Amino acid sequence: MITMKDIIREGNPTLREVAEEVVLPLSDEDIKLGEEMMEFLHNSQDPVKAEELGLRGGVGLAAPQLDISKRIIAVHVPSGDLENPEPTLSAVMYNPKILSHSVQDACLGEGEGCLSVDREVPGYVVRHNKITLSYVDASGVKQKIRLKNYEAIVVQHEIDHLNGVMFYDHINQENPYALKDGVLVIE
Ligand SMILES: OCN(O)CCCc1ccccc1
Ligand code: NI
Repeated sequence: MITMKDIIREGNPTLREVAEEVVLPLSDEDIKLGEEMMEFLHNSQDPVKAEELGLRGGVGLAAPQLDISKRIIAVHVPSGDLENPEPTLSAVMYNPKILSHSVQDACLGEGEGCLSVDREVPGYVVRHNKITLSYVDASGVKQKIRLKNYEAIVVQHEIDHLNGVMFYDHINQENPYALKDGVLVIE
C-alpha cells in the first residue's frame, strides 16, 4: 500500500525527468501500480484512513512521484456534494496526452500544492481551462475525453509531473498573482 514515505520530494532528480511511455498491452505490474495509486487517493480522501496512515489529501498522483519514471497518472476528484458522492472524475490514465486545448486559460484562486513539495508556494498557476485528452485506461482501451475547470487543472498538474514540470514553474516570479486579461480564476 502506498503511503507518504513512498512519495519522493522536490530535489529528487526523478521529478525533473521526462517519463517513459508505458508499453502496451499493459503489464500486470503497470495495472497493479495504477490500482495502488488509485487506492492511495481514496485513502488520502478518507478522514479515518488518512489520519491512521498519516496521508496528505490528494486528488491526483503521478508515477514519477513514486520514483517510477513511467507515464501513468491517477486522478480522483470528489464531487464535494454529500448528496451526490459520485466523483466528477476518477481514472487511472496510461500515456495521457493533451490533444488540444482552449484559448481560454484558468487558474485556481487558492493556487496549487503538491504531495512532493513540503512547503507553501503562493501564486496563480495558469493553465488551459479546457483540454481534449487521450489516454489508455486500466482495461487497455483508448479513451478520448474533454475536461474543463477544476478537473482539467488537476489532469494538467499530473501530466506536468510526467514531463518533469512542477506547479511553481508556472508561477510569475516577479508577481505571483499577476494575471493576463481573460484568465478565469476558479474558486
Ligand atoms: O501530483 C499530485 N499532487 O501533488 C497532489 C496535488 C494535486 C493538485 C493540487 C492542486 C491542483 C491540482 C492538482
Ligand atoms: Ni503534484
